[in-house]
Amino acid sequence: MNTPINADILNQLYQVILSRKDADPNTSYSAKLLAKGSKKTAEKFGEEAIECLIECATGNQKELITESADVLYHLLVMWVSAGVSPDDVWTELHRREGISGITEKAARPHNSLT
Ligand SMILES: N=c1c2ncn([C@@H]3O[C@H](COP(=O)(O)OP(=O)(O)OP(=O)(O)O)[C@@H](O)[C@H]3O)c2ncn1[C@@H]1O[C@H](COP(=O)(O)O)[C@@H](O)[C@H]1O
Repeated sequence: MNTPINADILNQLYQVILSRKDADPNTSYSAKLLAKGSKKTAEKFGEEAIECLIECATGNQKELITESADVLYHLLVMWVSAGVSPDDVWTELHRREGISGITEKAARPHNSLT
């Protein structure tokens, strides 16, 4: 039977990366990155995001998919490094459910001054 593909893969991958915190950097890429600290993991995430946007801007859909997977992996590494859990982010997304970005932006305090 095929394993169903769903967003739970992000929670599972986060747990794998978390388990690599004290792993050997010679055998785990996640351990190698985590050992360099949160500034490096953030930098790596930024690099991958730029590669992703280039593929989108140049219309390379196949590469956009592989670069998107890289971005998500490096986002999770950055969360582990910074002590953020997926549940923290899922909770924030749930809090926003049903609130249009246009409505939210219009309600920001600085908008009432202009
Ligand atoms: N999803 C990924 C994943 N996506 C990308 N990558 C790695 O991310 C790296 C990105 O390549 P780059 O050329 O940008 O980086 P680099 O070679 O380090 O270059 P520099 O930083 O030196 O510039 C490559 O080594 C990829 O293999 C990943 N490495 C691991 N995973 C997952 O994480 C799990 C645990 O991996 P380990 O921690 O290595 O055991 C794996 O089983 C996978 O499920």
